Amino acid sequence: MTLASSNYQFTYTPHYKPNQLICGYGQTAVITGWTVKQSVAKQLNPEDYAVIGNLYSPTRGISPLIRNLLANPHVRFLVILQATKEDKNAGGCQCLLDFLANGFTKGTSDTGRDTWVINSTITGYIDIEITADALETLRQSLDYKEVKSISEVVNYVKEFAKETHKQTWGEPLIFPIVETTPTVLPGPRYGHRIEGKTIAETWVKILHRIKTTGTIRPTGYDGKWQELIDLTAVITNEPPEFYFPDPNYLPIDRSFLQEYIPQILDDAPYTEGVKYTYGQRLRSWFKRDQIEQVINKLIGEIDAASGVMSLWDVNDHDKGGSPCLNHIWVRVVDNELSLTATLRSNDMFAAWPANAMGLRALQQHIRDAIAKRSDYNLQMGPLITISQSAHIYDDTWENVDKLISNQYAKIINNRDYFDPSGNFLIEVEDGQIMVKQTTSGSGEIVACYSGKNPLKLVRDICAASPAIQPDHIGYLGMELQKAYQSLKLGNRYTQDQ
Ligand SMILES: O=c1ccn([C@H]2C[C@H](O)[C@@H](COP(=O)(O)O)O2)c(=O)[nH]1
Repeated sequence: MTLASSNYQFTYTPHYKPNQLICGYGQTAVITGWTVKQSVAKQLNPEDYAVIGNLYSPTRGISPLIRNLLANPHVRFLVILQATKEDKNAGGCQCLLDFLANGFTKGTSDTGRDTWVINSTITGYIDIEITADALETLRQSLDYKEVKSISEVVNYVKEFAKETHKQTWGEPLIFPIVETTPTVLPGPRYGHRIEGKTIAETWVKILHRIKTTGTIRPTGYDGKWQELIDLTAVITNEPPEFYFPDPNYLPIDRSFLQEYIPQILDDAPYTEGVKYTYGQRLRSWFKRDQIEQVINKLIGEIDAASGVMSLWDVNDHDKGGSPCLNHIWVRVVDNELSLTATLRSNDMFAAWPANAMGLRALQQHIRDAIAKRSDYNLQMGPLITISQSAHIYDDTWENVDKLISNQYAKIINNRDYFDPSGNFLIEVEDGQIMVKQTTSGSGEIVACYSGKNPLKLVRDICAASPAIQPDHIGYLGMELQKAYQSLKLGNRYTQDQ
């Protein structure tokens, strides 16, 4: 315990995520869940609370919170706020309440790591390096209240503050942290294209790409992330009912999705402490229903290149918590409706699958509305997301590694070898290697290359069609080398199909 001032108050010492916490001088920690912590802090007197902080995730957030509480034994009260839909979806605060009420058991995490598992229907972990005795002491030493609104927080914090100068429960306890460090392969930093049939398949490819070649750098949130800049994901065939793998390796399930889709499609009133909802930005923030605007725009001018919706308000620079999803474009080409979304910042492990599925639902909504109100019966085209900062936070690296080792090879082996850059027919003719490039559909010849030097041919082909898929070009190189050997030795060459 530290005495902060002549008023005999306490100083909270945040060991983990210090920049994410608002510290005061009292004995009550306020856990605001997904509610903006500043909107709670401004209603309280710093002398009455020890610390105010968010809790987003039951698997990632409870451990650092508990470590901080163990390091600050003067904290004797918790007020736990669950005010938003996100709290219900994520379950972090409920899981913390279950830890306090029901305790924990030794177990293994999804990734096979030894961990304390909270006795709850929601999966929640506490680092195994923290001793069971310390966790028990903490459980026995804290009084807590669950609340649903900011005004209830204020009442309980004031009530707890009346019981001033409760004894600390013991000496501060600090436990070691085990870090995992990834190895990074070289690769381009800006601009990446990843394609898959479904959101689930594309997600695994995205995580693999970031995990193998992303740059590791500090985040604004007291940790590190691995990041690629400008990552374009193209999802070609997500089915209307959405594809969830079995067993489901995605971080969301169908019931979560049902709760999430209205956050994109439906308007919502402004609520203190809730940052924004995408539906609110689209339907009413700019005093226009932008979803209706683009539906009407396209019905009037089906090939318009101005089907734009904006979620970014220039005033967003002035406050924190600005929307991650910024622009949405819808476009009709060849009777199919594609939707492209830009996200300034995207947590590709925890948030992208929900973002992508929500956007797909918006795409479907726009297609269906156009079909209902006009004669255009459009196909669903691809969904494209462009994530400026496509990142994975360090506290999920282990999960990502596990997922990649379980799923990536299967997905890659399952791919078809269709290359939109076409096919290549190789022959040896008149003392030359002859390569004909054909379209991948009807097989029409679109270009011819000839020569004796296989490396020069590969380079010419790549220069002309730089988007050829990497394994296709590898195959071409091997075939051209075989053709070259046949030419040199005077043997007959037949292309391996
Ligand atoms: O729909 C969303 C909302 C949030 N985030 C992630 C991106 C960042 O990791 C974090 C937001 O942090 P700031 O960029 O606002 O600091 O949440 C998403 O990926 N998608």
